[in-house]
Amino acid sequence: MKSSHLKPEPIRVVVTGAAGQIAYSLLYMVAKGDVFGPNQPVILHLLDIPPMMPVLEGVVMELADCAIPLLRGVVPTADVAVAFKDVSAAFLVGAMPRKEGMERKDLLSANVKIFKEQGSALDRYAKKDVKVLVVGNPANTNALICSKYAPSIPKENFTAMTRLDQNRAQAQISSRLGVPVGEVSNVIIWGNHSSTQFPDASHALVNINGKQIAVPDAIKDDNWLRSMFVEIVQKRGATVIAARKMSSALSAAKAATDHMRDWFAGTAPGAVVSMGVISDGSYGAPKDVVFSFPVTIKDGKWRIVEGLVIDDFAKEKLALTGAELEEEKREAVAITQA
Ligand SMILES: NC(=O)c1ccc[n+]([C@@H]2O[C@H](COP(=O)([O-])OP(=O)(O)OC[C@H]3O[C@@H](n4cnc5c(N)ncnc54)[C@H](O)[C@@H]3O)[C@@H](O)[C@H]2O)c1
Ligand SMILES: O=C(O)C[C@H](O)C(=O)O
Repeated sequence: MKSSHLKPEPIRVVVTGAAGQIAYSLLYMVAKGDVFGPNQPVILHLLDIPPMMPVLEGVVMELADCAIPLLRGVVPTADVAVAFKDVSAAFLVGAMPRKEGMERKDLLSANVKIFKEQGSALDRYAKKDVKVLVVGNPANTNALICSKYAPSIPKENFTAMTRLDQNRAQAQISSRLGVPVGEVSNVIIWGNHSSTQFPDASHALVNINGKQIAVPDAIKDDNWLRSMFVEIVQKRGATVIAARKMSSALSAAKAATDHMRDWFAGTAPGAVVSMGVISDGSYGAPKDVVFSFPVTIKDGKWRIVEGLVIDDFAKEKLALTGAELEEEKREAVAITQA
């Protein structure tokens, strides 16, 4: 018997902005099993806007030419009713990227309406347990708006991507310590995927010669951890744009697969990852904004890690990024109600 006969039924996964840059890497990663595992076949729903349909056709051709056994179907479309029909996972990537000199929140007026429309479409057409990852910027506030327009889907199912920031932070620490990046874990990203985010290494761990050590003890330079490190991660997106003249795409796609894989498969014992999730006010964050917290995941459900000690420096940073999210929320609500 062929092994494909033993595999479960395919699940439907939508990627929006499917003719764009991030999707160009992401689609391959999802199709070959990086997210749902080597035994889970997928049917990819590809949503983009009508003028991009000829480009999308080219992407469909290339996916076919990859000859990926797990990929059981591709549905290219400009119709949200088709795109969101019966999907179990949604990567909401489609949105305008920022250009040099812009902040991500400058994209609110252009992008938030997309997430209002797609929230309503998810509400009507997706599975009620669909897991939604918003990548399009400003990701946290777009995720909040998307969830507000999908009242029949639990708000815990709407998340925003700060995994790229987490991966960037881990890469910086690995390079500073001269250890492989896989040895660094549990760096936390607090707050907004913006230049007010707080990358926090105070609870992070590094494996050196078989021993788990607290990152601050290994780095032995709190000043670097509180200044340069924070700034490098906060500004990394802008630094990539300045170099590439386009925003990060390969690393964004990789982070999106990390986020969704952990959400479906769970985190390993002791491992903590960061996700933008609906805030319950933990750690003094404002409630009812999508705020990045440290979480653990089991059985498809995330839980905010409780009881971490937050010093005055961190409290100040959390307050700043929380205030920005409240301001973005006010602006987004005004735009969607206009
Ligand atoms: N959260 C993160 O860490 C992170 C990282 C990188 C990029 N981003 C953001 O992701 C978004 C996409 O980036 P990109 O580089 O792929 O951009 P891109 O311009 O290459 O692609 C975006 C695609 O979205 C499509 N699109 C626009 N409106 C749409 C709609 N209503 N429905 C479906 N598709 C639509 C466009 O036609 C285009 O094909 C940007 O907002 C960018 O800022 C977020
Ligand atoms: O910085 C950007 O605008 C793109 C993305 O959000 C990133 O962090 O690279």
